[in-house]
Amino acid sequence: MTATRHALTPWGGEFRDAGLEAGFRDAIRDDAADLLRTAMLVAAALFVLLGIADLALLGATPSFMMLLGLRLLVAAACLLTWWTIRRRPGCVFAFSPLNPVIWLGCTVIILMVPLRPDTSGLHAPAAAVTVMALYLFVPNRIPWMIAANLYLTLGFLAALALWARVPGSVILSQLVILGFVNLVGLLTARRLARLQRQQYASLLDERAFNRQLQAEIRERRRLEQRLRHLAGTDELTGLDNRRRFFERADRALRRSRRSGGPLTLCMIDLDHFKRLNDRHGHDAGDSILALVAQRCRDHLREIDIIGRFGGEEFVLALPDTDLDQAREIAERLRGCIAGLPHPARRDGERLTATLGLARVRPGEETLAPALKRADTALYRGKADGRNRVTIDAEATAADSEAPAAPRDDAGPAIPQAPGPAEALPAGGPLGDPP
Ligand SMILES: Nc1nc2c(ncn2[C@@H]2O[C@H](COP(=O)(O)OP(=O)(O)OP(=O)(O)O)[C@@H](O)[C@H]2O)c(=O)[nH]1
Repeated sequence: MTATRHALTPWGGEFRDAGLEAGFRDAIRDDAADLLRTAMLVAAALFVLLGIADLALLGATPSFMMLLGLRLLVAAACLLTWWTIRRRPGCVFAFSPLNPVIWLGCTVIILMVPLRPDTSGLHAPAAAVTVMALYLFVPNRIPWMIAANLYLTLGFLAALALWARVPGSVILSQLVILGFVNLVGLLTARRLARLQRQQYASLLDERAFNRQLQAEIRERRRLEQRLRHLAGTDELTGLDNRRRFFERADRALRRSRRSGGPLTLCMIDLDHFKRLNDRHGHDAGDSILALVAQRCRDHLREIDIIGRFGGEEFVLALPDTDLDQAREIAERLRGCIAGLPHPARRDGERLTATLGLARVRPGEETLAPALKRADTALYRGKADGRNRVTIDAEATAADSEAPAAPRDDAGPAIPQAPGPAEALPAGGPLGDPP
């Protein structure tokens, strides 16, 4: 928000910007209404109570009766205004009913001079107090206050001159005193009005600044999230990279140790990928890698973790999956990869993959041993002719020796690997070189 928009009028102390001024009035409306209602009650009470002084000074004369009637009229108008403000707090900034009531009250104060001519010494302080009270305690617009106070001051001095037969020098000194009171009241009211608005403008600035700050924080968080995502994502395939894979797979390992459920790892390596790259270009290789990643994702469950370890090698962590189930999944994936569109399918060339499986054994605290066994199984599969699923040889050997599932500290038995068959040769023609 600019300083120009916050500019104030020199005498009224209001915002030059109409929208800003309306916003300010809206913000202070309830406080102003409270203050004005109190002022109306005090004024009504004062006008009525001072009637007792009239009775003491005038006795039950026609002048007293007239003055009492006027006092009751002002008090009634004040109470009516109090009630109106209660019903419509917004009217505190409107011309009516506040200004007519103020003018009525000022008129009665002026009329006291002819109606109580013998107490002219009391009228000047009463007028001075009224001027000050109007400036300071009535939340009215300053231009209207100036008009009301000028009316009261000049009317009062004129009444003194016309009806109280006060010497000219006294009237002059009263003019100076009331003029000074007006000036002090006006400057104070103006200062208050300006301070209130400056405070409001600072509040708006602060809110705008906070909003901007919050938007920046949101944007930074979004960027941070994106960066974190990118830092853990393989750019080509959108799969987890090695770092993110280990973060998530380690969590799966901890869960498996707690629950005693099985966790199986699977390494996938595309066969003769170098040849595919050499024959069809790196870009074709890239799109095959992205496609393989997509198909793997499609075939796996939400809880399965899949990462790319670089090159044409993928790794899966399959929670709550024993070797039997993992072999079924791996077979499905192998078949799916073999069915992928290949750049040179016409020539009989096929894309195939070799997969190695190993389960995390009870008591193993890291993934490294199981990963190594899965890798060994994978390379055994490569050596045995590729395009096949191979299971960790140690697991299969252990199965044949010990049929009962071992238990770890955490609880239930880890399911055993399937029978002695280690490698599952793939059906159909292979893409291996002779
Ligand atoms: N298009 C593409 N190729 C890659 C990428 N990363 C690694 N490669 C290639 O993948 C090939 C891997 O070759 P090798 O490790 O020899 O394995 P292979 O040819 O698949 O042979 P086997 O694994 O024994 O069946 C290399 O030619 C790498 O250049 C990649 O992001 N995009």
